[in-house]
Amino acid sequence: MAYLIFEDGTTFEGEEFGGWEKSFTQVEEQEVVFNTSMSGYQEMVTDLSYAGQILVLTQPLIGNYGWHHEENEADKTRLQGLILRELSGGEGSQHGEGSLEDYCYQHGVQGLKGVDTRALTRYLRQFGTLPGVLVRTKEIGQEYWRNSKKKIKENSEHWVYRSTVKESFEIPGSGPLIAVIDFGVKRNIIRNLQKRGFRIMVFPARTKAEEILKNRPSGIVLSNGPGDPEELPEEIATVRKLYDKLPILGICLGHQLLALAAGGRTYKLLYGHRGGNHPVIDIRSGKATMTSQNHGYAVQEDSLKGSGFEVTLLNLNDGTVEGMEHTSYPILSVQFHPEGAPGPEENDGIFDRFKSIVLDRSARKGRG
Ligand SMILES: NC(=O)CC[C@H](N)C(=O)O
Repeated sequence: MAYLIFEDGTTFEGEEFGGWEKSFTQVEEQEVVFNTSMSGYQEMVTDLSYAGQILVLTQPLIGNYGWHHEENEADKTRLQGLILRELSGGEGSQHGEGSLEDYCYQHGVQGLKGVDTRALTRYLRQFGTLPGVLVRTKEIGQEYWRNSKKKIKENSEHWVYRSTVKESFEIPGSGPLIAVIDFGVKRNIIRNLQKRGFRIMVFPARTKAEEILKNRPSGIVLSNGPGDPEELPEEIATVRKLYDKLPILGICLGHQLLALAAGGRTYKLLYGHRGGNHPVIDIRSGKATMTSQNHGYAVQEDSLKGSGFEVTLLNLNDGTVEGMEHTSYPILSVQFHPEGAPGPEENDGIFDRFKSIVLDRSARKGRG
């Protein structure tokens, strides 16, 4: 038996799988969040936006189609724990190259299976995203919370810096150059840019605006990434410097950083949006689409007054901001994931819009 224990003593039990070695030397509290997608466990486990979190999957059977390396959203994971109802060995796929269990074991993700994930999700919906600890005995968990002074958060580096690439790199393409600032970028964002012919340079977080501009990109993509956007002052300052220079596309954390750079604010949602069926409406056309989402923070709508940004998309479940456009500069941003992975891809047209903005501008510059 192993346990997930919250500060109020609420305990969920299950059986351990994956990488538990670290539990011998350290117990760390991590945010517990849930995702309601019915498939796509591999994309979720390797999505670096989950860095520093324990992920609960509400779909009761997980692992059934195995592991296919090609589908990883990053070449690493920073997920700390994975909680599910029933773990399958992956026998549903003849072509699997491995299993979810093996991946978690090799990458130190603490798994807990056989858990009453319905009760756990109801608990999180009621009390919100809360920190929890994964432990081998109830005593260790109770002891942790008795002594916890929440030191970990103060001492450790933001998860963005533990997720981003170490050095910049280039992906060839025949089209204009796009600079991607990697806060934990998902591969499917890169694939979507590649599909549209762009040449791509990926820069680590903390790269200075001047350094990025030196490479003369024609547009900038601010990626998704983990953690609280307000705790990234360096990145907010960089975005502010890039702001009026080039076309920009912000996705999820990138969208939040754009709002903060323009003087807006973000706030923490009670339990976040994580799943594959979040309805979003385009205010101008009245058209609603289904989106893939994974975020715990959102942009405060009224904080955008006077920022130059206009809200263009809203969440139909709770009315939160899902997209903005700048009224003077060619900047687009979305809170959801137009690249899906996992989830619907019916919103990938935003990459086409970004491409036409970039091409248009390059053509005008060429003429001028
Ligand atoms: N997927 C993302 O980029 C997430 C953004 C941010 N870390 C949030 O939770 O809101």
